[in-house]
Amino acid sequence: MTSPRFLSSPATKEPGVSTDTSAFVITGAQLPDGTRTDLFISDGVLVGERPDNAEAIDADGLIALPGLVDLHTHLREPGREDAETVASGSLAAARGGFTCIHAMANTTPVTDTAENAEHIADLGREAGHAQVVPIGAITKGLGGKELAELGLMHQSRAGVRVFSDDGNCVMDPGLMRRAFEWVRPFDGVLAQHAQDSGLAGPGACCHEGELSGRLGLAGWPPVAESVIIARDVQLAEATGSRLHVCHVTSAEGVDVIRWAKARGINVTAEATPHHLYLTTAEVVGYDTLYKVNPPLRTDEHVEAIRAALADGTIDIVGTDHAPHAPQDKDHAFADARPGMLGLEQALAVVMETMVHTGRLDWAGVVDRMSAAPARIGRVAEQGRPLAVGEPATLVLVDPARRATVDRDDSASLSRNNPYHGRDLPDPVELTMWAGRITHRR
Ligand SMILES: NC(=O)N[C@@H](CC(=O)O)C(=O)O
Ligand SMILES: [Zn+2]
Ligand SMILES: [Zn+2]
Repeated sequence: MTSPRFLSSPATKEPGVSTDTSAFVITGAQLPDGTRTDLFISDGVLVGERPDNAEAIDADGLIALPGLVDLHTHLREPGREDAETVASGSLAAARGGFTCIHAMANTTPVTDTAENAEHIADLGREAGHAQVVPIGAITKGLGGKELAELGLMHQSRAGVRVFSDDGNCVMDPGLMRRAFEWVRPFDGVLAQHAQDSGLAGPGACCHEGELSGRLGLAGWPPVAESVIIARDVQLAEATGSRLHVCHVTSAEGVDVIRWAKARGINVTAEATPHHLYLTTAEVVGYDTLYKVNPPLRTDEHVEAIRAALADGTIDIVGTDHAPHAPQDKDHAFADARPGMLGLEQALAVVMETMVHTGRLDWAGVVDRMSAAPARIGRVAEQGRPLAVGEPATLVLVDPARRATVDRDDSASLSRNNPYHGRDLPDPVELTMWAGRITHRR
């Protein structure tokens, strides 16, 4: 299957001829439930009848999914625009099939005020590649000492609902409890980076186990993750508030979440593409590309994460797209910045690890990568089914195409792509956000 064929593209029309680029007919697309259909689009919405002057898009052999939604993206603007800007990161998102990303708060300055949150949202709107939803910090400056302006960020034009100190774990349980109480009235959610630094030695930078001993690196034990999850689900229960657990990596963490859900606690959880696909085996060469927080784990943990994503204990895939400039990665393993790119290969990795292994069908992919993340972030116009009256926010996917990943074939300003040189699916043909094409191959 090659790229979709554009039977009449506005760019090829004669100058002066007015073209209605807000109307499209996507023919022969397969929906997530396996049925084949034509999709009619007019003024940003899926409509029931073929619109006039429509651009035709041949989707024979392609699958149409609702636009993907990422609840966990690091853009580096403001502060480190050399590594990523709102525009470059949101274009990388569109190339990955995403129509909405949530921008983490660990920028410089931190997104801990209404003004800063509005600024991120405005930059996203100006760039126009995807909906950029700012995440607000839980504590001022991510300092872990004093609550940020949670209510004001929510009341701002940015309408912040997701709060996170990601990069840092909120260690103070009293502060976490008060944050839960603050966000409950407006249905906010706290997204925790669950990693108890008290359980890791200084400079911890990989999985604690046989490997950390052999490499002479300080490690993070899985229990550093699960104790924070256990604490936070109980705080969520006690306050009647909502918890989201970022980047779960351990079988122990999954067990606690399973227990909490069985008890009816309002908790959701996330797995990253890299924790579904990569293991500690990558770390043996001390390549800092594979340094990430929380660390890559062993096969047994990877299996537990895949199983939990399949059975719904883990609700969503969040990319944790973490761009870094070379000068922040070119160090000894212990000193390099943690984090790796994720937006452009997220769907490919989920296909490889979850679809091709028979663990998720396409409806499952839609749930984990679109519907559920939109629901957790309460983003009303995203994650919607492809039905008449719904927004024309979608991605056309070629399920068969594969390619060798090239880190230079990217919209990101950073090159810390852990999939570089690997053979993976190459699915994204076209991304459309509210009736506008934001990416086409
Ligand atoms: N994942 C990472 O290793 N790094 C993230 C922070 C984070 O997600 O904890 C970053 O901002 O670079
Ligand atoms: Zn984190
Ligand atoms: Zn992160």
